[in-house]
Amino acid sequence: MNTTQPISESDLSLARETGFSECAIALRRALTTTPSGWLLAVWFCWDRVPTHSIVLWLGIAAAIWAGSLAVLQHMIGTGSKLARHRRQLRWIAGLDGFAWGLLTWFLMGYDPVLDAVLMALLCGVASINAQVYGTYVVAYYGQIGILLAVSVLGLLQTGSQSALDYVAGLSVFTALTVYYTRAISKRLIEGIRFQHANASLAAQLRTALQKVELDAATDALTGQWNRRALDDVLKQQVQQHAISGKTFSILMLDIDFFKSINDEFGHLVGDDVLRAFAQQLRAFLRTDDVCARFGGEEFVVVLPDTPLGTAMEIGERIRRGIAQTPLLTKPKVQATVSIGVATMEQGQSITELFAAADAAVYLAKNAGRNQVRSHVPMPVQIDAMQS
Ligand SMILES: Nc1nc2c(ncn2[C@@H]2O[C@H](COP(=O)(O)OP(=O)(O)OP(=O)(O)O)[C@@H](O)[C@H]2O)c(=O)[nH]1
Repeated sequence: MNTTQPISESDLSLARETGFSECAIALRRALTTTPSGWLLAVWFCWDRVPTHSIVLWLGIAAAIWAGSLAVLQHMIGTGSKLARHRRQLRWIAGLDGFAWGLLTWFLMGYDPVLDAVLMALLCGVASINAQVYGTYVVAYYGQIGILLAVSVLGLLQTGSQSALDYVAGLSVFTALTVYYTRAISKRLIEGIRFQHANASLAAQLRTALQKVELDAATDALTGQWNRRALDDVLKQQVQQHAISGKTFSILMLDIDFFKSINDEFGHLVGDDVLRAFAQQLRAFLRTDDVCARFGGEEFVVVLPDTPLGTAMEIGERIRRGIAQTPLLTKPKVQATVSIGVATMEQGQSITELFAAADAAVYLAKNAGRNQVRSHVPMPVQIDAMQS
């Protein structure tokens, strides 16, 4: 891991927040195993320490434990506010350290062997908690400080010969655990920070990839799908047609006399006309219909689940709408469109479908333009529908 890279303040605070949440969850897990530590202490002390001392210590420890667990449960339950709960967590850590520190007051000074065993138990608690508080080390410093202070006072009040040795041993041990926990915690926070940085980088890459994919499928001038996207849509439609038997139709639309628009108003206005045409066209379509610029002043519309008759009606609606509304008002540009309609037949290829639509456009142009024609003769002539 490259530790020379500077950690930005926002990344660092996000990592610390995550570290705090992880610590709260680890602490809850640790607290649920705490009673097994008490059992160990009670087992060692039984018959060696007066019962009332054991009961008193257990009572204090259990009360602190139950309160801590309840507060922690509440904190984790309201997870989104975890960052606001730092002070509570420090209190829990401190009180836990206090309860374990009290062990020296109530259970030590009765038997040298027992004292050594209990001392080892306290060192065990300090080292287990070094892991629990790894991602929120400030609370650990507080806990160890209180545990040490209470234990030292407890040991001194026992008046036992070995008390000073125990004080020295516990002090050295807790100082070492604090020292190493600090370094480990720094690494853990750094690791979390890298996780966040990687996740945000991955999200940025996903967004960039989606944009590239969209750009690759979109016609830059009109914002409609381009020919490549159209090919994909048609392949899907052909697959669905083969599976479900549902037919689909395409409209091929060719703006009439577009060259003269370019000649009269210039290419830039010609571009505006293409954009306006695409917009008007989209307004006639359903959300499932796919509109693509086929090239130049030609567009293709894919009408899923649409038989020829319905496709002819939709084509006619578009033709009439375009003829009635100017595409541009300044300068005023009015245009018409010739539309060829083709429907997917069983066993037909996409190339054959396009050829049929193209042939239908040719028929419409030959019939004087501003017409809708199909690749097969319709039982009801579309001319009769035209107003
Ligand atoms: N402004 C502009 N013009 C384009 C674009 N793509 C193609 N054209 C022009 O569209 C015109 C198409 O002309 P033609 O194929 O002769 O067809 P038309 O004038 O529409 O005549 P008919 O289709 O027979 O009614 C050409 O002048 C092309 O230069 C474009 O992206 N922008």
